Amino acid sequence: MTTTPAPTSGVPVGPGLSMFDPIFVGIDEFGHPVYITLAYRNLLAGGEPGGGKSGLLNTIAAHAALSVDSRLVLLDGKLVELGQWEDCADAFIGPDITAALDILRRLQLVMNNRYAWLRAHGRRKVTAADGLSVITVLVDEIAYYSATVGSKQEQEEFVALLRDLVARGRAAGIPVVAATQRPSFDIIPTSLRDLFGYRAAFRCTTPNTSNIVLGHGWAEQGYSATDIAPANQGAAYLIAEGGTPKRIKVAYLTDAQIAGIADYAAWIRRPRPLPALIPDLTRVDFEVAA
Ligand SMILES: Nc1ncnc2c1ncn2[C@@H]1O[C@H](COP(=O)(O)OP(=O)(O)OP(=O)(O)O)[C@@H](O)[C@H]1O
Repeated sequence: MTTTPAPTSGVPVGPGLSMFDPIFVGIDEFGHPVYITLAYRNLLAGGEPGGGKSGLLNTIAAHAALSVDSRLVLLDGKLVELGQWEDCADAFIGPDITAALDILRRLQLVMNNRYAWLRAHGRRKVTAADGLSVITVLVDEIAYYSATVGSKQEQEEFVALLRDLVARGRAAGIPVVAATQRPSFDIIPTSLRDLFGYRAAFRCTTPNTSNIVLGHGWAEQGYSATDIAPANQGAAYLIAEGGTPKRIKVAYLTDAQIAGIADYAAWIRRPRPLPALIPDLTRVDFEVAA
């Protein structure tokens, strides 16, 4: 996470964006822009209902949707939090545990194949130069699939698959961004929480729940999301691996803005005809002539 201008000569906008670029997520308490880089890190957002978690997920979804090297996989139990991005996504899973398990199993397979490919090339992680898409997985809300719908066995499989993706996905170009309004040890055990390189605590009701998101002991050191006023929606403490929590205000996209961006992103992602395998020599078009 950085709060200085992005470490490039200028973050490109529009179809030139990449998931390897810094993602603008909001401003810090001094008004400086805050960027995160998700290609090799996961992000967990937790806090009480209405705190602004979905706002953060939508800001990240917008960057991912506009990135030419990104694919989106969305799991949204409520359908409406991420629903506007459906046309930009490879998969959009609603309140259906069977479909959620199916997509996580497929992602696990893709991840395993990517690791086999990396090993064959003597490499440890995918890079922008590989030409592989970053598959950004957004989950709103974890507890819906891990504790509300489905049988106990299905919920346990969901947690196991999600944990595997969070643990191994980032080097394979499959980062996970997940939100929960139930930051408790049963939903976010420490062993899972610590796999998220970025953690954002929106308003929490107790120092303990704030610690469950940010990490043990931060509330006692003065970084507690209980300080955030209920009316200050979109405010959060954001911590990056090895850093100190920073107070931020997340950038907020209205529904109309999301609709506009999603429309444009769906258009730049529209299916295009495959180039003909055998060139049509009767056609003197630009490419052949060039
Ligand atoms: N960054 C922001 N700036 C201003 N207002 C915001 C911001 N984020 C959220 N809000 C306001 O707060 C409302 C609730 O936000 P949001 O849906 O993101 O919360 P949530 O934490 O995802 O809630 P839930 O857990 O119920 O899904 C929004 O409809 C919006 O009015």
